[in-house]
Amino acid sequence: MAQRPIILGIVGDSAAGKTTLTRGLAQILGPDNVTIICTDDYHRYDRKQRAELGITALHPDCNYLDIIQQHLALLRTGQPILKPIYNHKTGTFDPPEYIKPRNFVVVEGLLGFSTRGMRDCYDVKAYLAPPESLRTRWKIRRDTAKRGYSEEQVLGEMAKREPDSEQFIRPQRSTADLVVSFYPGQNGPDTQLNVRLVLRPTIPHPDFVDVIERSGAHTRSAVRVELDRDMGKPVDVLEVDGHATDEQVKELQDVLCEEMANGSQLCNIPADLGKVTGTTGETLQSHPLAISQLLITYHMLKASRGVYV
Ligand SMILES: Nc1ncnc2c1ncn2[C@@H]1O[C@H](COP(=O)(O)OP(=O)(O)OP(=O)(O)O)[C@@H](O)[C@H]1O
Ligand SMILES: O=C(CO)[C@H](O)[C@H](O)COP(=O)(O)O
Repeated sequence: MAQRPIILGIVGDSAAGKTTLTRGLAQILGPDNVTIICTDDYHRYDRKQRAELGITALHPDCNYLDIIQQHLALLRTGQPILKPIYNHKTGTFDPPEYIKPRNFVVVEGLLGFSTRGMRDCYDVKAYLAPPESLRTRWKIRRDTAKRGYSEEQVLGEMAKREPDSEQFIRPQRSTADLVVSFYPGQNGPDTQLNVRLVLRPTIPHPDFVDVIERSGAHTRSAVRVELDRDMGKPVDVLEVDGHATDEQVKELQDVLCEEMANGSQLCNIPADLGKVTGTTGETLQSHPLAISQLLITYHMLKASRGVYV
């Protein structure tokens, strides 16, 4: 195990799926080994003040980015922080909390990759990029169920935020090691999403040669590795369709398990990994989500073995 905490950054727009992804990582690594920090806690203004000032939560001026950067640097060296708390139920701030980092720290939020100083603190950087239509459905569902908004309010707020999303959130995609995009298949339901995982050469990815060989015979295999371009740069892409079989998922898991020389958390994954809540509150199992969680955990474990330092 590394001498300092391993830090994963997960960035993406509101309701892009950061918390959902993080939940599974903690399941694999063991909740007692993981500290989760959401950078919404570093908003400079509460909900009422933002409305009065006409500023959105996505604007850098609406967040203490300098304090996030300071805290990241402290966490990276294993030191504690006194973290503010933004309460999404009330739209105001609660008293701060004392946090001592565990072996793995996940920092998720809107603007986590926006300065060089912040980016330098992460061992692994993931960006979540679902299509906007899907993110809108997710945001409406989540914000009406949990944050006290009506559907009209959510749509109005998203329209107001669009210029800031374009200017401040989406450009961060270019700095991520992995870009994770869940998307519905053609006419497919939201309950069976596919995932497209862009693997940038900024960190060493697992060797998917077996997967490539298998998918070579069937161009529409439910699990595929392809060469493509992202933001103009060449990348590898791992695609996992929502209808991938248990066996195909197991083959991918075996690749990750073997690369970690067995005996790792990746060889004994929790049976209910990849859990999501469906439209009517039912629990669904998503293979594409489980694979994304396994792959990101693989990178955290690799980093903890000092492979990248
Ligand atoms: N991979 C997924 N598959 C199915 N549904 C998902 C997935 N990821 C997210 N969702 C849905 O989208 C909603 C919002 O996701 P989540 O809370 O994870 O987003 P977030 O990026 O953490 O949001 P915020 O930054 O606004 O707190 C969830 O409540 C869930 O219903
Ligand atoms: O973009 C968001 C990330 O979660 C939130 O909308 C932002 O944090 C403000 O929260 P709220 O809408 O609960 O006041």
